Amino acid sequence: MSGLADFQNSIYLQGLGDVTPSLPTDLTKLEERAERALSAQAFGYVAGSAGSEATARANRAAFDRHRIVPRMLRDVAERDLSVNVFGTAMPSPVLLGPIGVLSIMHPDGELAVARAAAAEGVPMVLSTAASYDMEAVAEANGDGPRWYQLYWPKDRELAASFLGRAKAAGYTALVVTLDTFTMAWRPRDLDQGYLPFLRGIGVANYFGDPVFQRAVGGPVTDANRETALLHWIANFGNPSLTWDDLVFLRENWDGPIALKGIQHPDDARRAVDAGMDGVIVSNHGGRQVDGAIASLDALPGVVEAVGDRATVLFDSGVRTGADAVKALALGARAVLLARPYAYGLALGGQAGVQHVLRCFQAEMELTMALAGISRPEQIGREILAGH
Ligand SMILES: Cc1cc2nc3c(=O)[nH]c(=O)nc-3n(C[C@H](O)[C@H](O)[C@H](O)COP(=O)(O)O)c2cc1C
Ligand SMILES: O=C(O)C(=O)c1ccccc1
Repeated sequence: MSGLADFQNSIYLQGLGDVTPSLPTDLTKLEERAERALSAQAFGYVAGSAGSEATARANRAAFDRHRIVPRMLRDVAERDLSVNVFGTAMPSPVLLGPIGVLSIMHPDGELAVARAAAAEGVPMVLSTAASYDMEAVAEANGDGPRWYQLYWPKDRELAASFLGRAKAAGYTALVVTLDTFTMAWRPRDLDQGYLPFLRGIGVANYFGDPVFQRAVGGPVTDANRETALLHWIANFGNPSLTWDDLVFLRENWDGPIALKGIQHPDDARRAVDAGMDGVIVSNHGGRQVDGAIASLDALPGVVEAVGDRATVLFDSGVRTGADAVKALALGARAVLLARPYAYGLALGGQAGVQHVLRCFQAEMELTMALAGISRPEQIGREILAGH
């Protein structure tokens, strides 16, 4: 046994002493709990998606359409969910996806997430838009595995500075998010007039950067705060990037690189042709293009286009261990868990994130075992009904 499912036994044993989990073990229930605990603005920012939120709903509906077929008598006594992606060993095919501005969920924000991830041995992908800078998060993460997510700023020198800092702080793989060079139309935030960055949240990596500081006339103080925010807005994303620009990434990062936000098989092919090590099939949790294809529905086409030339990871709509099994069945190598751990953070800080990781991985292991699978490599489309 891998031990991931031991969490299940520990919950029942605690129950003998009338102790029950303080957070729901059905991770789909976390959102409504978080809504009660958070301000309307913070909750709206995290739970909200683009437009009418049709894509966010489609992400979930796609998981519901796929069904796992249980299998019997397959000796699944010895289970091992561990995988290695980009040289990073992980206890199961799950990573904590990049989420910016986590201090709106909990004062310790990404620091608490980094501690939880390290305690569970699960890799975290740190956002450029984090509320704490990447050096502080690396320190909180200690020996834990960590990757860095780049929001590719217009200023090349700033981009290079971010990559150099990330490398120096021990982030081993690079995730470059392409789908959010500009914020989409997000009615929940518009209706509340709420954008965390304009309130100085999620800009730590920028304001602390030497290249950024040079551009705004020195360290950010009350005197140049407005200049700094305007510079942030002007530099956050670059809508004029093209495939030719990927050369820059290779020149400035000598580790593995995955492009996040890929939905079209042709884009996946171009990523591989450009020498990228992987793609992350993601529609940003429905936060960017309302009316877009469900990310899970985009997955098989990308997997087919990429073949064994690169690694395909997946996110958008993953809520339970069973969801992870479905994404793996459709060809993902691992999944990125996102909103559920943000809600765990809001509800319980570091312990809340660990609760989410333990529930998620235990459920993944039990679901796999009951479907006759003892290792992630054995999962294929055939475990799904009507494959
Ligand atoms: C509040 C919030 C902030 C996010 N910030 C980032 C970010 O900084 N960088 C990034 O690549 N993706 C970011 N994402 C997208 C997630 O990495 C992921 O793609 C998405 O949340 C998946 O959808 P799901 O959480 O509904 O499963 C963010 C998502 C949320 C909800
Ligand atoms: O909110 C988001 O979805 C997000 O990824 C983001 C983070 C920082 C700046 C802009 C968008």
